[in-house]
Amino acid sequence: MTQAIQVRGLRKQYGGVDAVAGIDLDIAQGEIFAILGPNGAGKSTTVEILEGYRKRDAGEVSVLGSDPGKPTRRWKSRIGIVLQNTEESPELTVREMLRHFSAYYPDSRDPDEVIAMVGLTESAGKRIRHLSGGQRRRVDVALGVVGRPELLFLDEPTTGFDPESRRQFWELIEGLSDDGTTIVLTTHYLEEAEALADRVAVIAQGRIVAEGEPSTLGGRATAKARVTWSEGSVETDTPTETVLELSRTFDGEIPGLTVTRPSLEDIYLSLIEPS
Ligand SMILES: Nc1ncnc2c1ncn2[C@@H]1O[C@H](COP(=O)(O)OP(=O)(O)OP(=O)(O)O)[C@@H](O)[C@H]1O
Repeated sequence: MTQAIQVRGLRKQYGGVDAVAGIDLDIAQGEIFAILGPNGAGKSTTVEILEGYRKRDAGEVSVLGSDPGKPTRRWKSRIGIVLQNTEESPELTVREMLRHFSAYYPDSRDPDEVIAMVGLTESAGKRIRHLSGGQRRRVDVALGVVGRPELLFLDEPTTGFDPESRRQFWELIEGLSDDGTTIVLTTHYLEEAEALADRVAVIAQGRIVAEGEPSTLGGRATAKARVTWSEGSVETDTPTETVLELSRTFDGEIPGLTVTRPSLEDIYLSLIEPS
C-alpha cells in the first residue's frame, strides 16, 4: 500500500520541553486518520510539521513523497489545510472568496461545486462577515478542498457545528475519501473519530499511546461486555449466554435490557490517564 505520510522518530521541543517526543506514523493513501489527544498533547505541533508550517528538531518525515521541511510550490498545491481559525476576507462573498482561491491551484474544483459540497449554495452571495460561526467553518472547509488536494488536513473541523451540520460534514468527508483523498484530522469529538476514521492514534504528552481501528483500539473489541436489565447488571465475557439465561428467567422479553462494551471515549479516557 502506498503511504501518503511516513514519520519516524519525530521530535520537537519548545524551550527545552518536549512537545513531540518521538512519534512514528504511517498513513496510507486514501485513509481517514484521526489524531486524538488532550489539550497540549502535541497534536497541532505534529500536524503543523507535516503541513510544512513548523520545523522539526529531529526525525524523518515524508509527506506525499517529499520532506515538508523543504516545501515546494507544487507540493503545497497537492495539500489542503483547514486550520482552527482561518483568516478570511470579511467583505468578500462566499463565491468571490472561493473564486479567488481556486485561481491559485493548477487543477482546482469548480467554486460553485465546492460551495454546494459544503452546503452553502443559498449563502453563496452573502458576505463572509454576515455568516454564522458554523457557516464560516464551512467556508474554511471549502477553501481547504477547492484546490482538489490529494491530502487534506483538518484541525478540529466541526467545532461549533450543530448536530445536523456535523453529520452533513461527515458525509462530505466520506465523499472526499471515496474519491481517493487522504484525510488527516484532529478532533476532540470521539464520536467523530468513530464515525469517520479508518484508524486513530491517541497522543498524550508528545507520544503515541495507542493506535488502531476505532472499533478495536486499546482492546475494545475483546473487553468484557456489560449486560444491564431492570433489576441488575453484570460484566461478562459471554453476554449472549447471559442474555439467554435472563430470557429464560423472564420467560421472554427482558425488561430494560442493554448490552454495552466500553465506548471509544471510555478507552480514550483510560489511555490518557496520567500513570
Ligand atoms: N509556539 C510555541 N511555543 C512554545 N510552546 C508551544 C508552542 N506551541 C505549542 N507549545 C506547547 O507544546 C505543547 C503541545 O502543544 P500543541 O499545540 O501541539 O498541543 P495540541 O495537542 O494540539 O493541543 P490542543 O488540543 O489544545 O490544540 C503544549 O505544551 C504547548 O503549550
